[in-house]
Amino acid sequence: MKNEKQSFSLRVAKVAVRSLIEEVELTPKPGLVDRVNTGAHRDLTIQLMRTSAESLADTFEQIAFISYGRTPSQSLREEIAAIGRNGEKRMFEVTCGVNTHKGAIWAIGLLVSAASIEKGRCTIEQIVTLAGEIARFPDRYCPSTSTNGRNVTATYGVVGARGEAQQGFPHIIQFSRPMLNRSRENGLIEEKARLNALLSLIAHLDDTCILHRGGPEALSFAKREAASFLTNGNFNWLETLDEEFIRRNISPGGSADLLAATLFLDKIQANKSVDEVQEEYVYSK
Ligand SMILES: CC(C)(COP(=O)(O)OP(=O)(O)OC[C@H]1O[C@@H](n2cnc3c(N)ncnc32)[C@H](O[C@H]2O[C@H](COP(=O)(O)OP(=O)(O)OP(=O)(O)O)[C@@H](O)[C@H]2O)[C@@H]1O)[C@@H](O)C(=O)NCCC(=O)NCCS
Ligand SMILES: Nc1ncnc2[nH]cnc12
Repeated sequence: MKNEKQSFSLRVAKVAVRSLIEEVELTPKPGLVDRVNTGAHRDLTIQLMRTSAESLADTFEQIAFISYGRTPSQSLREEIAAIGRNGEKRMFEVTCGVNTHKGAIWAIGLLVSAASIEKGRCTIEQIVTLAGEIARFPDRYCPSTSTNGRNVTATYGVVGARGEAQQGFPHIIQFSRPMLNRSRENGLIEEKARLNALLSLIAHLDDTCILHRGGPEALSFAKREAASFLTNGNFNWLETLDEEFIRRNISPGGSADLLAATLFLDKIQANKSVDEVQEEYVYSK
């Protein structure tokens, strides 16, 4: 018989993995891997993304378990960083070295920890605030190797994945979550509500994945096109946008991660059981 802490950790980890899988299944996403194509990626497939997501269940479960009922502290930060880095290692093993979910392990890992600190009895606002608090403790064991994100944040002065978390996920609170809720209230089907949420992120986020591939010009183009989609609301146009992003080698990977994080928070807030989460939404084939 599992105790409350074990059951909660298992449930949260399943919700996290489910959110990653629902993000990749969402179609059509400009420049990203989805059910129709691999976007602006030559080394990714949808199957690889699913396998990567499933390989992270243990990582999220361990983060939830170790965080349960604790308070944010330097030692908690370091414990979950060690688990997160092992998760990254596992991800690179199952993907043979391809970066599928590094940004998502970071963002959702912190949100899992925050939700577990509160034993799931809290609002989304409390979760992102706590996650920001954890992320602001210095990561003393972080290797100083160069990363695409580090190079880009140094070159262009953007805050990247680290800053987004440390500030308490402002793009989720200001854009994707309100857009998801508003779209649902306006009667859009779930798939379209999620596409709107994704495009609201692309329209505003300084995505280091886009910047490192195409610089500020690519980032401005992506933001402008996403904003115009949100104004015209023509979902058929997303396929054209996908072709254009692929042609320009634009991949909004950071926005994809934050969409998965938005879906995670949405499910946690609704306090769904694992079975409900698994059955609630199946994408149309
Ligand atoms: C803090 C870390 C995330 C490390 O950050 P850093 O910036 O140093 O590292 P990156 O390796 O660049 O990874 C950051 C990834 O975050 C996503 N992202 C980008 N912009 C934002 C943003 N503004 N807000 C939120 N998230 C953002 C993005 O992930 C997606 O893109 C990935 C593909 O990226 P890349 O490898 O660059 O892809 P390609 O262009 O295809 O590469 P090339 O082949 O051309 O080289 C994909 O994975 C998406 O997920 C960024 O990539 C964090 O990792 C860290 O410090 N972890 C330590 C452990 C820890 O403390 N954990 C605690 C909680 S578990
Ligand atoms: N669907 C997706 N396609 C490409 N990169 C991603 N990173 C996270 N989700 C992604």
